[in-house]
Amino acid sequence: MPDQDTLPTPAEVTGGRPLPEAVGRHRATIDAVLARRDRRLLVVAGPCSVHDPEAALDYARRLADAAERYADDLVVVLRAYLEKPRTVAGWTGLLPDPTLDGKGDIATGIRRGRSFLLDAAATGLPLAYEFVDPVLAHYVADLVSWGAVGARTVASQPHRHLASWLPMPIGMKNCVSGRLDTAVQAIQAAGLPHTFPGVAADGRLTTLHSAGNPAAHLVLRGGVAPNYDAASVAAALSALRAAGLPPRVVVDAAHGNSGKDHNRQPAVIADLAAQIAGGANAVAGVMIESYLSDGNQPLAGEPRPELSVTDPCLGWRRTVPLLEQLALATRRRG
Ligand SMILES: O=C[C@H](O)[C@H](O)COP(=O)(O)O
Ligand SMILES: C=C(OP(=O)(O)O)C(=O)O
Repeated sequence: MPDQDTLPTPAEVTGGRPLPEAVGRHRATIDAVLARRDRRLLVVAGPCSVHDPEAALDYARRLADAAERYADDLVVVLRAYLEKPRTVAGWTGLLPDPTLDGKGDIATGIRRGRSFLLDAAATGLPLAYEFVDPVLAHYVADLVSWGAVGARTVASQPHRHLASWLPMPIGMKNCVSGRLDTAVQAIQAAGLPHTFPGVAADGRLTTLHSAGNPAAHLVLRGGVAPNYDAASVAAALSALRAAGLPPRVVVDAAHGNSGKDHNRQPAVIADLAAQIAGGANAVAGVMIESYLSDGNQPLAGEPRPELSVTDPCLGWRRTVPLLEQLALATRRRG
C-alpha cells in the first residue's frame, strides 16, 4: 500500500479529463507573436499565485471576457502560477502546499492544482506557468502554453535542461540582481539538445532527450534598478544580438520593475505602451501581476480569497484600463 506521501504517477493524474485541444494552437500563436510573425502583443496577466482556485477562476473568467474584446491586438495569457520560488522561505504554492500551512500535502496539491488548470483552460485562455520544481513539471506541462524560468532559477542547469525539452515558448527572466547575462546564457542552453533525468508517465525515473527549445526568450523583470525603459530595452536587444539570438523581449511590469509595489505597475505599463505605440516592435509582450483586489495580505489564519497571499497585485478594476491602453498602443504600432 502506498503511504500518504507517495505521489500519484503523472499518468494517473493526466489521464482523468481530456486535454483541451486548444493548447497546441495557443502555443503556436504565442510563438508567432514572439517571433513577430503575428503583430499582436502578448499580455501575461494574473495573480502572483493561486491560493483559492474558485476566486482565481472568477478572475480567469473576467480576463477571458476582456481577452475576447481585445483579441485583434492582444494575445492574453492567464498567469496560472501554482508554485512560488522563495528568496529564503515562505509559502511555496498550491501544488506543493495546498493547505497553505506548510503541511506539504503534495499529492492533494497535484490533483487540486491540475483540476484548477483544467477549469482555467476551459475559459479559453492560454495558461502561463513558472516551472519551479522540475519534478512537478511532469504533472502540469501538457496544459501550459507559455512557461517561465524565474529570476531565482535561471542559472540552474536542471531548469535549462527542462526548458530545452518543454514544448512551449519559455521566458527566461533576468536574475534578481538585474544582470542579463545569466538569462541570455539560459536561452542559449535551452536552445540546445540535452540528456537529463526526468519522470516518465508511469512514475519511473527515466532519461529524457530534448531537441532544444527554439522559442526561449528574455523576460526583463528589473533588478536592483528597473529595466523596462527604452534605454534598458535597447541594451537588452544588443545583448541578445551579440549572443546571436533574436532581438525580442517580454517586459514584466511587476517584481524588480515596480519594486514589488503594485501601484507602480500602471506607470510601467504607460511607459511600455508609449514605446510600443512609437514602433518598438521588439517588445513582444508584457507581464502584469493582477488579481481581483488591490494589494496583498500576510498569510495567517483564513486568507481572503480575492487578495494575493504573495506579491501585491493590481486589482481587476485597475487592470482593465491597462489592457485598453496596451491594445491601443499595439494598434498604433501596426
Ligand atoms: O513572485 C513572487 C515573489 O516575488 C517570489 O516568489 C519571491 O518572493 P519572496 O522574496 O517573498 O520569497
Ligand atoms: C517569481 C516571479 O518572478 P521573478 O522570478 O521575476 O521574481 C513570478 O513571476 O512570480
